[in-house]
Amino acid sequence: MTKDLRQAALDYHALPTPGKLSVELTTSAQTQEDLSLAYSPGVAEPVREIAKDPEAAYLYTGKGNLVAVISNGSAILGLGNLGPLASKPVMEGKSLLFKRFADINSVDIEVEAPSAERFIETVAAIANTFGGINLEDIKAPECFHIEEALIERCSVPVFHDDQHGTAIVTVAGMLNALEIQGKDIRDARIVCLGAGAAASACCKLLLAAGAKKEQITMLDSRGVIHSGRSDINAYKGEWARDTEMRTLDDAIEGADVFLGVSGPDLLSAEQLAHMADKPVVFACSNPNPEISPELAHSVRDDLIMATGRSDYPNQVNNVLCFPFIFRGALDVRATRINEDMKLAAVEAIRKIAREPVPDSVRAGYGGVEMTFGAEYILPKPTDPRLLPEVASAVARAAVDSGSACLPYPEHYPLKAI
Ligand SMILES: NC(=O)C1=CN([C@@H]2O[C@H](COP(=O)(O)OP(=O)(O)OC[C@H]3O[C@@H](n4cnc5c(N)ncnc54)[C@H](OP(=O)(O)O)[C@@H]3O)[C@@H](O)[C@H]2O)C=CC1
Ligand SMILES: CC(=O)C(=O)O
Ligand SMILES: [Mg+2]
Repeated sequence: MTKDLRQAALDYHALPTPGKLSVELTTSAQTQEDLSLAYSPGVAEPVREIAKDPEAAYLYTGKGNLVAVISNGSAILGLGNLGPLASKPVMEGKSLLFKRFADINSVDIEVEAPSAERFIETVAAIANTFGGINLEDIKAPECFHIEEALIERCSVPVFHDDQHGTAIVTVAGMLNALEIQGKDIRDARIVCLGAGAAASACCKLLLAAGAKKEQITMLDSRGVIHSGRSDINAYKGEWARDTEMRTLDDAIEGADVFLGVSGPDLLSAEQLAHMADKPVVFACSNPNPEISPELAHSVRDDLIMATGRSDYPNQVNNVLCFPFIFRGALDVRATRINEDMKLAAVEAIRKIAREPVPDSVRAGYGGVEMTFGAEYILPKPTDPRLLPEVASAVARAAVDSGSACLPYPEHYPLKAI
């Protein structure tokens, strides 16, 4: 990061007031009468209603439009396990994105928990305060057990964004990128560098989209995950291949796709040069990708290159998903975010990239031309169509798959914000 960008980022977070969020009132609190309704004695009435029927919380409190972003800080972006407090700027950032893109109120919660069980207990104990729980930046393998346990224990949707938000956007972008390159996902040889939260979910959803398991080679920090390894857990074991390949050098030879969800600068120019014709490179590690776009483009002129960052073309980042999938889920009061809802989000996001881009989006990105192609495989997060189209698709899938407690909303499609 340049010195200028570093200082600008620190100033952005410090000024005009520290942090990125504040709380606002939604009702009048000026007069004696207001106070007697907002607080004692009036507040007792909704209390009694909710005690009789917990569903009344959706009528008398902000629960239905409130999502908690919760982390233990164990895998903050690609920066590693820096602890809960250090994760706060990222979690505030996710809350900012919920509000900005989907008008969902959101608070960040950073949990000091000495074990996965303590983390689960803490989140389960507070979950009912919220309409949904977005788990963030929790490392593998604990993240899998934590999410599974919380989905079982909570009556509101629990979604580990680094798994499923990332997978949804990755698959949407991958289907578009492969199509532009004239390749079929069913034939694509895929190398996934990283074997954690994002990697596992991305590869599972790639399979659901048509990829072949025997064509996916996954690597962790010790190399290729193969059937001869005795040092891997059951989650990694799902991806073990019977193969002689051991290193990224071996795996990358002739590969059509490189998916990086690992760490910075792990794919070299030489390795990229050994990929198949017309490769697709998603170097998604944040803030620094597995290979920089500058280096990648200096080696190959036939590739589609994407990163997780906002400052290059083709941002593959879960911001394109989590605000909108939660909007749809909250509006039909889905109890879970299921596979149908995820696949509906993939299709909705993917489709928007093929349509003409509104001028308002181009204006926010320096007026550059954006047409479906190698430099534009996914919509920008500021695209006003994401909210109505993704939320509608997700809400419809929730209703049709039986995950919704409410019917498809009469006020849909939503207006862009
Ligand atoms: N663009 C986006 O939307 C998103 C990007 N990401 C990025 O993906 C990365 C991983 O995040 P997440 O899955 O949540 O984290 P996890 O901690 O769950 O997983 C990290 C994985 O990266 C592997 N890894 C680390 N160093 C290397 C290396 N030198 N070679 C190969 N593999 C390595 C680890 O290997 P081992 O198992 O051996 O420790 C582990 O499997 C981060 O950089 C993050 O920023 C994540 C979510 C969304
Ligand atoms: C984008 C994101 O969630 C991550 O890099 O962890
Ligand atoms: Mg994350």
